[in-house]
Amino acid sequence: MLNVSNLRVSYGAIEVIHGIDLQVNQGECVALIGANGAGKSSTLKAICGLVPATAGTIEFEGQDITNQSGHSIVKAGITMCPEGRQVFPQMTTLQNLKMGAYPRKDAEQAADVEEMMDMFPILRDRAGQAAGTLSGGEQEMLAIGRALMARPKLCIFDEPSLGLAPKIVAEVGETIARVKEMGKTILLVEQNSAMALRLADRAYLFEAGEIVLSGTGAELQSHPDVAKAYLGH
Ligand SMILES: Nc1ncnc2c1ncn2[C@@H]1O[C@H](COP(=O)(O)OP(=O)(O)OP(=O)(O)O)[C@@H](O)[C@H]1O
Repeated sequence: MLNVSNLRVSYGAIEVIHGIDLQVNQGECVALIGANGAGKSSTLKAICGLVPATAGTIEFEGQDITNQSGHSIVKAGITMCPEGRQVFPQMTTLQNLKMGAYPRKDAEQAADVEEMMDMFPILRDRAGQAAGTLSGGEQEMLAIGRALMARPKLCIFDEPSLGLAPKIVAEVGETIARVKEMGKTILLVEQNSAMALRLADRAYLFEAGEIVLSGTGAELQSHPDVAKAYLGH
């Protein structure tokens, strides 16, 4: 479904992604793991058209989307759920959800809002409440629900567990598992490698702008380098 080939990304004169290859197949949950600054976010941004690729190609469903506008990449079916949640704090939960469907028709929107509220009942309880007053975990669910309102083919989650208490991290993990059960294809970036590898069918390990290891979630979980450096055992 997504095919990234020999991707390079630079900020000014400094190259931070040095020619990586990765694939995401339909229905898979694929995780990108690695330390701070290893290049995971830059890779996501290049896929979403938020930073230019200086070399290489990004194909989505056979179509070349390299360096296309963010708008046309969303239209192609890729939606990013950004790091730090970034809900609109003054708007209500319901208004935030509807923003995700923009610019689709009202009838469809209403049905999709219902679906999201069935999936995340807490959002129904908080429907009229300003999103900024929701807890961190609730805001993450809202951000995920809002991303799904665009009916994406590929959902990209950037650090969904960042800054959340351990109990809430577990809830976010369950939420992502549910999104996967919906049949969505997922690309997940996480510093919480343990959670990411439990959820992922396959994963890629980034180090200093390169992919140094790839395999199934289970393979990476039991790989000695990963266990020692990223899982703390
Ligand atoms: N806007 C920017 N301008 C210059 N350098 C940047 C910019 N954004 C990221 N970098 C650099 O690019 C490299 C890769 O960063 P990136 O954010 O992609 O890593 P990451 O693995 O996602 O880490 P994190 O988990 O901290 O987001 C780092 O050396 C970082 O300092």
